[in-house]
Amino acid sequence: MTTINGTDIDIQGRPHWPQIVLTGFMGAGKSTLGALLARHLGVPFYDSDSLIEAATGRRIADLFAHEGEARFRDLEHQAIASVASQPCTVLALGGGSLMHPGTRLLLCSTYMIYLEITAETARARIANPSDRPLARSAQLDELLALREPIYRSTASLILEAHDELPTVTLARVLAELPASFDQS
Ligand SMILES: Nc1ncnc2c1ncn2[C@@H]1O[C@H](COP(=O)(O)OP(=O)(O)O)[C@@H](O)[C@H]1O
Ligand SMILES: O=C(O)C1=C[C@@H](OP(=O)(O)O)[C@@H](O)[C@H](O)C1
Ligand SMILES: [Mg+2]
Repeated sequence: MTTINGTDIDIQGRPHWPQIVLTGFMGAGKSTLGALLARHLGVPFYDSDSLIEAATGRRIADLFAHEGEARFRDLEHQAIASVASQPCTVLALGGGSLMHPGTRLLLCSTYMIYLEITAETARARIANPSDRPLARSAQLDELLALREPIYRSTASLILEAHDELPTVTLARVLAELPASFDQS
């Protein structure tokens, strides 16, 4: 038995799964689904925003406001580097993480799931943008258009994630996971 990030996992008793990484735009459900998926699979869960907040002791909005986006991206890269490619774990990225070429490189051997939503769904889900400084921008459509090719080209699996309930999306993710993730 091995303990990773507070979760006991029997690595010897199961296949050597690659890290599962959730990508996509703000509001796609990466953090919500990542936690549900990790719990379902019985493996540790990491969220890049939570890792940054734990490492700095500061909120994401505060870092954007006082340090700027470039510094935030450096911290994000470091946070992801600290857990990148750990087998038998689930990692939810921030919506802008993959715009950093070094971060893309760190994650190139993972199983990456792109949760695809429209800017309209993002707007509807981000009712309170105070925690997401970039969601305040009127240019959400342009930002999504800029990032979409990166999400698409790095993905191992692309799933539309417009369901009303995260549990419905979870069931669809589980149905699409390759047989190599089978726990039996
Ligand atoms: N089908 C769904 N899947 C995931 N999250 C959903 C879904 N429907 C609504 N949500 C909600 O959308 C919001 C954003 O989810 P979150 O997991 O924080 O997204 P992300 O981490 O991709 O920005 C949350 O309030 C979540 O409860
Ligand atoms: O898209 C982005 O650039 C960001 C997405 C956020 O994470 P979520 O995608 O989990 O909302 C968070 O990292 C930060 O506000 C910046
Ligand atoms: Mg998130």
